[in-house]
Amino acid sequence: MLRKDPREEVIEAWYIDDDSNENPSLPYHKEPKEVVSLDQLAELGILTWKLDADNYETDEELNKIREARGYTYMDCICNNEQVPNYEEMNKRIYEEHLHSDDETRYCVDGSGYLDVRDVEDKWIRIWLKKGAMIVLPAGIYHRASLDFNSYIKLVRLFAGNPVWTPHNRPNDDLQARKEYVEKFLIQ
Ligand SMILES: CSCCC(=O)C(=O)O
Ligand SMILES: [Fe+2]
Repeated sequence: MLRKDPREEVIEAWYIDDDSNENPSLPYHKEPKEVVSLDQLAELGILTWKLDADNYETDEELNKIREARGYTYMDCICNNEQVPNYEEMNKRIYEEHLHSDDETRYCVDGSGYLDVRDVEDKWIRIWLKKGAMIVLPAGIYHRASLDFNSYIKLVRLFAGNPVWTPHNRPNDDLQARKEYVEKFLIQ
């Protein structure tokens, strides 16, 4: 039997049922389920790892990735009901947007959703659990939400001085968007 890819223990992805999306914390599987593989995510330019979240501050594997990708900046943020502006912030991150740079997040505790658009502009829900690290390429439309657990602790990584600016959809004239479309969406 083929060994399961360890990343699949902490990252699952599926097509969501667009019509029933009132509560962003629900999984909204299609009926029947439509699973999306890590290879399909890679085709959209999305990179994934499973890392040792209990030791992220000293983890050699993470250090190697940071070095290879030039991630000089790293911080850690929490999202749960205790954070100030909880409602407002969660509303904002669920608005469809893109960035001019890669968005790299590493879930070191809790869990949550990142939704991305596929080549046909359909939503894929990516469920990140403890140990999941992900890179969304610059220019991909996406949004984020907490799951039923209402708690996530994320490490953010960035090459150089961080720019977190979200450009809400539509923003198709942005250079990063044009480059993304050319590289990953035009077959
Ligand atoms: C998984 S948290 C990412 C939320 C987001 O898209 C952002 O902060 O830009
Ligand atoms: Fe984002």
